[in-house]
Amino acid sequence: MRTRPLKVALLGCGVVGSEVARIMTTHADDLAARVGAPVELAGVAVRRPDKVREGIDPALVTTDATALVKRGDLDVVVEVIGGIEPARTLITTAFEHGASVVSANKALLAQDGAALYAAAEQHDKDLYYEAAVAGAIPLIRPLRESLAGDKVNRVLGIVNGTTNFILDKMDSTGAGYQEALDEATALGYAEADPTADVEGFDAAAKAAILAGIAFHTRVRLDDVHREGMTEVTAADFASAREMGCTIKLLAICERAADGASVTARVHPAMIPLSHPLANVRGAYNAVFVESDAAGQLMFYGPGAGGSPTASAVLGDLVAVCRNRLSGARGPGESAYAALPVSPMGEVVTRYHISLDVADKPGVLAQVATVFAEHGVSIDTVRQQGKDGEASLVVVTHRATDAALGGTVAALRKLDTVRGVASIMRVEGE
Ligand SMILES: NC(=O)c1ccc[n+]([C@@H]2O[C@H](COP(=O)([O-])OP(=O)(O)OC[C@H]3O[C@@H](n4cnc5c(N)ncnc54)[C@H](O)[C@@H]3O)[C@@H](O)[C@H]2O)c1
Ligand SMILES: N[C@@H](CCO)C(=O)O
Ligand code: NA
Repeated sequence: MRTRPLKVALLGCGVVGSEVARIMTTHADDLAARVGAPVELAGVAVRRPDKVREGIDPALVTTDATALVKRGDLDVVVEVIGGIEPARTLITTAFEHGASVVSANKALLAQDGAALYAAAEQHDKDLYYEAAVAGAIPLIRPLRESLAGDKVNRVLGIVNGTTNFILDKMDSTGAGYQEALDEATALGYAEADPTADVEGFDAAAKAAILAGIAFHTRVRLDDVHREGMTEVTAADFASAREMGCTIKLLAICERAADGASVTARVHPAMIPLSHPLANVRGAYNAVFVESDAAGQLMFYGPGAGGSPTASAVLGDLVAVCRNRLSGARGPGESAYAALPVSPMGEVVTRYHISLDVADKPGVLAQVATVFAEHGVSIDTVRQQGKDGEASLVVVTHRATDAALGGTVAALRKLDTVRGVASIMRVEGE
């Protein structure tokens, strides 16, 4: 084994960073044996230097992250600060000063992945980010490396633990959204400001990263259609149950049937109880991958939390350290396919629509005509009447989102349609 250690700087020592430091210290001998050289924590950039950090030598702690990444003797910089700046500048500065980078930063990778890859390439360095999507679950590397010889057609996943916890609670207890969110907050799953999770921003960033790798195409956050899950109601869950489904917030990345384009989206959807994703409970994540040669694969596990996320960071750290020693580099950006990312209107799926209508002769025919006029074929209709009003539940065959949107706009104009109670896509069939 080489005796000269590989030097690692840690940027950020919060939930994930503190666990990375702890595991680096407690597993130092195993890490050294696996890498082939000692892996030394050479500096830790923090915002609050006075905080007591168990197991970290105070002499390593600095508030000057820029000076740390400019040291010039670092092998690897681990970025677990999060957010766009200063993380982006610190990462590019690290490359410029000779270090490879391991990051957990999905927001940054989804927004500026191409520029970061270019900087890594320019300086002949590695950029690894397994922790950025679905925490501990090995997913980036299986897609980027293990499936590099296959053709991925679809990635369908639950990639946000907070929202899965909330939806699971609503499903299993009949609770409303707010009640379930309050419990998620009390248990520490949801952050004080849960916007990024419940509005789907976090999942959309992960969808952009997954689609980019799966389809060898640049997919940015702005390319991902995003709908949060704050409007999902207990009544939606009751409807889902009647169809033998549950509701999940899904990230869906698909290659079009003709292979000429791709789509990426995040929204709540009904999914059959028989689908493996329906049984992903609590704050767990799971991602279903469909490819030409392998068929169907599922990746399952803890998608968040300090220690699970640190597991993914440490796995990357070992890989990058091994590359440093052997003089190799891991895979860079693979965007050669450069497929266009189609807008949501071109997505094809099934829909579950609940309408409040007047309960009188001809209404069902009128509603059915609107679907027909927009080329949307109806699979099933269920009606329940009460005091001259009725609730009409229509489930469609596969249609484009644009056709469904046109149908709903026309339905809203009918005098006999009092309101559109909910529209939910049906996936995973
Ligand atoms: N927590 C998770 O479960 C989880 C899971 C997957 C990925 N991630 C990602 O990991 C990263 C870190 O997340 P976290 O949960 O540890 O966040 P956190 O807020 O607990 O930790 C971030 C730390 O960075 C520090 N920091 C901020 N600016 C700094 C600066 N300029 N210099 C030095 N330190 C600075 C903060 O003080 C804080 O302690 C994020 O990109 C996040 O998206 C987190
Ligand atoms: N807030 C995220 C953390 C992991 O990225 C979640 O709930 O899954
Ligand atoms: Na992961």
